[in-house]
Amino acid sequence: MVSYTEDQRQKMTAQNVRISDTKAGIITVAVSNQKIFTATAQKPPAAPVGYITISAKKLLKNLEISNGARINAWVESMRASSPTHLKSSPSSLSEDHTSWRLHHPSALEMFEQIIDSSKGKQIVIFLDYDGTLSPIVEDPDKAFMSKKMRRTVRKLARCFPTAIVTGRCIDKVFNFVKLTELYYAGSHGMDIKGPKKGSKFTKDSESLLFQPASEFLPMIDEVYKQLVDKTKSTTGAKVENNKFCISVHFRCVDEKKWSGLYTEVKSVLKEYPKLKLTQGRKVLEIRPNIKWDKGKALEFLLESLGFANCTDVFPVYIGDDKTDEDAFKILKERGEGFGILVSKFPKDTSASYSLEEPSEVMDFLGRLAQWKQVSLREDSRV
Ligand SMILES: O=P(O)(O)OC[C@H]1O[C@H](O[C@H]2O[C@H](CO)[C@@H](O)[C@H](O)[C@H]2O)[C@H](O)[C@@H](O)[C@@H]1O
Repeated sequence: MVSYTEDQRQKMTAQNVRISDTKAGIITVAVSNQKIFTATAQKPPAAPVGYITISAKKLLKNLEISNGARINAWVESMRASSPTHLKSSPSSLSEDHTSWRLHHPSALEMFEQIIDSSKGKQIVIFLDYDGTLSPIVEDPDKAFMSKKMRRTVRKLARCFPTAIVTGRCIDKVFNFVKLTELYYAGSHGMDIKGPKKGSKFTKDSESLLFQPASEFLPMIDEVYKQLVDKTKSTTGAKVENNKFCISVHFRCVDEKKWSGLYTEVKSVLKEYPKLKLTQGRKVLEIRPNIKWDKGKALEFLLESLGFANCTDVFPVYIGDDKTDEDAFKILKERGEGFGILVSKFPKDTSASYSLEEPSEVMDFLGRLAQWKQVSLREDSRV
C-alpha cells in the first residue's frame, strides 16, 4: 500500500509531516522539506509528485521509529568526543594517527615555519578556555588554570592582542583567568568585553563591546530554572547558567541515563523554538538560535582592533572543542593565520596544526612571547 524510499522516510520529521485526516485512517503527507501541505483533505488527492498516501497507524509507527533513531543518533554523538573522532578500525588506528599528524602537525614542531609565515604581520591570539588553558576535569567549577599558565598568558598579552573565547560566561571565566589585560568573549562569543587595564592594544578603559543576544536573557533564565528542575533526578547531571547560554553536563551521568537526559532537555526546549541545542565535550549546550558563534566573535574582535580588511594581520586561534571549529573555519576561509586543535586523537577539524594538551599550549604560547621579546630587543638595537 505504501511505498516510500529511505530518503522520504528520513524526511518525515515533525516539521514536514502534516496529518490531514486521521479518523479516516488515511493521511496525506508532504515530503518536501521546504513547503508543508496545508490544505485540509477529507479525501486524499491522487498522489501527485511530492505527496504520498499512507495509513495513520503506519505513519505514527514510522514517526516513533524516526524519533527513536534521532535520539539514538544524539546519544551516539554524545558518546563521541567533540569535535568528532575520526572513525577507524583498531588495526588502522596508528596509521590514521600518523597520517592525521601529517596533515595537522604539531604547532611546537612547526614553530619556526609558523614564525616565518607571520613575518611583517600583527599576530593576534585567540584562546579557548576549557581543555585549552585548563585541563578537562569532572567538576566544571574546579577547572582551575595553573599559575604558570596564567604567567604565560600575561606575558603573551604584553606582546600581542590576546582574547579568551569561551562557552562560559565572562564572570566565571574571569574568576579562573584573573587577567584584566585581555579581551573576553563569553557565552560562545555572545558577550564581548575589552581589557579593563594594562593592555597597550586598546585606549579605552573597561569597554563593553558587544552583546548580540541581550534580548534572550529572560528566556535563558527561565529555561535554566526548568532544566534544573527537569534534570534534578538524574544523578550526576549539572546545569550551568552561562548568561546567554546554558550547559547541561553529563560527564558524571551513567551512560545508560544519557538518552533519558537528552529527552528531558528536548522536552523543555520544545517550547522554545528560538533556542538551539548543540554539543560539546560531555555537555549539551543550549543557546539562542542566532547567526553568531565563536567565528563571528573572532571577526568582530579583529574589526574592533582595526584589522577588518587588513592583509597584515595573523590571527592564531587555539581550541579543543566543536564550537572552536567555527573560528577555525573563518580563518581558513580568510586565508589569514590558522587554527590549532588541542587533541591527542585524530579529529575532524578545520584547524591546520595541533597540540596534544594544555601543557603543550603553554609551551607554544611561552615560545611565542619569548620570540617576540627577543625580536623587539633586536629591533631596538638596530
Ligand atoms: O568554550 P569552552 O571554554 O571550551 O567552554 C565549553 C564548556 O566548557 C566547560 O565544560 C567543559 O569543561 C569542564 C571542566 O573541565 C568539564 O567538566 C566538561 O565536561 C566540559 O564540557 C564549561 O563548564 C561549559 O559551561 C562550557 O560550555
